[in-house]
Amino acid sequence: MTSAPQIQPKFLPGRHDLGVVAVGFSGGQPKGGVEAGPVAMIESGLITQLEEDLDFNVTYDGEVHSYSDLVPADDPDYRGMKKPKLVSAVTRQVSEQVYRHAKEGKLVLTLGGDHSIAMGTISGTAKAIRERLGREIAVIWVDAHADINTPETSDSGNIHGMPVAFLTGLATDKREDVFGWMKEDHRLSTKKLVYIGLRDIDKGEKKILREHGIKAFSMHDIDRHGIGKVMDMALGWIGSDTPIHLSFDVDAIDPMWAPSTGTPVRGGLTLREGDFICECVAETGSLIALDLVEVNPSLDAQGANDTVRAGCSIVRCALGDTLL
Ligand SMILES: NC(=[NH2+])NCCC[C@H](N)C(=O)O
Ligand SMILES: [Mn+2]
Ligand SMILES: [Mn+2]
Repeated sequence: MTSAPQIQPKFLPGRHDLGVVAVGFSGGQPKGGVEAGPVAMIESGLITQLEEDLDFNVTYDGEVHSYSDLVPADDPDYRGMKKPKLVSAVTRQVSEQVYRHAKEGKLVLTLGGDHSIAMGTISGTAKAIRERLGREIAVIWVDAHADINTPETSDSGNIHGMPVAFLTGLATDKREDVFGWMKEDHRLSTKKLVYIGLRDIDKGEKKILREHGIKAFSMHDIDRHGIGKVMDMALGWIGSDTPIHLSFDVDAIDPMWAPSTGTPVRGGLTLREGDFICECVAETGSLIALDLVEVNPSLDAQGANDTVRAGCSIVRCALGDTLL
């Protein structure tokens, strides 16, 4: 008996090929411990479940990458960004890792790590899908935060609050060692970006969202319409013929179920709403990549187990586990 999903993937020739990248990286924010997120999820049996229960043919190098060889000798703040050279070098490498899997037609699962790593994952799939299918990807960003600060609008200087700005080209830099490696073919259109779960957006971010007409469903929208209607609207905006990269920050889930994360915000998604979002994306058959980030087992030690479980559940749901 198997519970393998009966989803017909639209953009993946290797129907059940899954590339896994484990990114043990915390340099996009100041709190230690988020580099241990991937180990915690893998040790709880996630990869085995994907192979045995969901019948995926998993390609995983068996390593949680720490990228310690990429630590620069000096890394002063630049345009207010903290650890700019380190985050740039790590995300560049993640981009290449993800690109290789996606170029071969695999679905790519990346376990983080803080959300700065999405600069690597999304740039990698955007480039690979352009080359492989001549198509632009859409991104569904599930998060309490918009992570669209530019270096200039950010109050914290933490790069995990900026990945979307660089990915959409709203922030750029000429310095090759500070995200200058990101080129046009790595980028994402602001028209193909949809947020779900927002509830803690900085002033400068609100302005960016408004000025660029970026589609966003906040917790308020979810309360008003219900998660079912919101998912219809979100997927309707993207359209049924577009490859989807789902980037899921575990802090989108309410701290009641996922407290062990660096920037928890109350009033979030229920565990079921989080899983439901993923199930709806799985049903489309358009999923080409998934990130699960910001699980930090060392914060709120009591809730670490719940947070890891929530993360694993999100991954399984996005890969079709709970669909009949
Ligand atoms: N990936 C995250 N958890 N991001 C939190 C970002 C918080 C805040 N907006 C900042 O720019 O610092
Ligand atoms: Mn967040
Ligand atoms: Mn985030």
